[in-house]
Amino acid sequence: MTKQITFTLSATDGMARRGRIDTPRGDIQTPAFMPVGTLGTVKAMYPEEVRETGADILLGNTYHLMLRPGAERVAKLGGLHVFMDWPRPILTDSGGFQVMSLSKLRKITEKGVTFRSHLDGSPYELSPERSIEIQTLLDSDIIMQLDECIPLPSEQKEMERAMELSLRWADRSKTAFNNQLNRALFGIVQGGDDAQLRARSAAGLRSIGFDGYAVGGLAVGEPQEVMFRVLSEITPELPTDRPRYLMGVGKPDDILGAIERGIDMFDCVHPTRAGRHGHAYTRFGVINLKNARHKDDPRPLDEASPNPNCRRFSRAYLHHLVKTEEILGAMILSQINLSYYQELVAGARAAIEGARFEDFSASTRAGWTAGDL
Ligand SMILES: CO[C@@H]1O[C@H](CNc2nc3cc4c(=O)[nH]c(N)nc4cc3[nH]2)[C@H]2OC(C)(C)O[C@@H]12
Repeated sequence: MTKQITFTLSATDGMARRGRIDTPRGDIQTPAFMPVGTLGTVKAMYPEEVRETGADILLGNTYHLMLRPGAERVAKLGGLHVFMDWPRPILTDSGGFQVMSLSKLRKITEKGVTFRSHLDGSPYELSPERSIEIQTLLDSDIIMQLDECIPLPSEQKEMERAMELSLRWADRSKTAFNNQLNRALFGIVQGGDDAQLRARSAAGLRSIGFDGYAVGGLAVGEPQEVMFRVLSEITPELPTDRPRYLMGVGKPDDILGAIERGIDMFDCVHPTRAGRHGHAYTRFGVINLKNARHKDDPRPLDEASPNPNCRRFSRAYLHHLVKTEEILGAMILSQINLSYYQELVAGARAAIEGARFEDFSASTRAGWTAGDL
């Protein structure tokens, strides 16, 4: 019996990679950006609109979905794809990161993590085995091991402890996963900002063997140069024939720098969250539509954009929607920002194929003028 989820690397340009992940629910072109659909929805967008922005896959969250509506309930209703009417691939995070960033009274033991819901304080337990069970109940296509993500900077001893615990949990996750052929299981590299710890984590994960390798423990507030240094050190330690996923990243500049350093997959709440806060991503950079200087500006955001929403609405109208907190403002700007992110990674894919990624990066960055526009 062969694995139904496979990765094919089709071109490289320096460390940058162009590839494709084939899954039973559809192909994922890489480098890929995955919109975040935490509670079974990419906020303020219909699933078909998310697809139209160019997304091949979206992200769900074990922590949030186990609290509401509950994994067993989603399974009874046919799984997450049926529940949210998104027929394409879904990747789910394992819950560890969200427990640490959102829940209350959490306690980490060898067995797993116990915590109280941030919603009503009810008690929960998440172990490597239960996380795999929940992600399988959700019928997710790419599932993540349970791990412990610690803040940066942290003491060396603390980074080592969390990395070693995450490796033991990786082994238990792999056992609980039981080699399901129609689903992929990714390991998560930890180790803080220490090259040796990161290398030990990567080596440990490779000896267990995973369908893909995520770089965790980043995008936790560290400076960009720290993230880039860790990436430059760790991607050479990862298998070339498996996808690499940088969790929680990021802004366009972060994504270009991470692709340059060998990363294939990204997810971030930023484009949708920024959209709900009135910020529009364009090829000129970020436009803060809350700013009063837009109130009489009849120009569209970008009349040369391939996205009709960047051509049909004036800046004055978008400013009005944002100031009045009209729902349509969040809808339009979420769609505009996700479309920009997909244009960015589609451009990167074409540039890598044409061995011109460095020029693509430089010209993309040159288009972003500093500060508000
Ligand atoms: C920049 O956006 C804020 O920062 C978070 C994204 N940064 C991030 N780094 C991550 C690391 C890990 C990890 O090590 N392991 C597992 N399993 N999952 C992870 C998920 C992660 N996401 C967003 O998450 C919130 C919503 C808290 O704020 C956003």
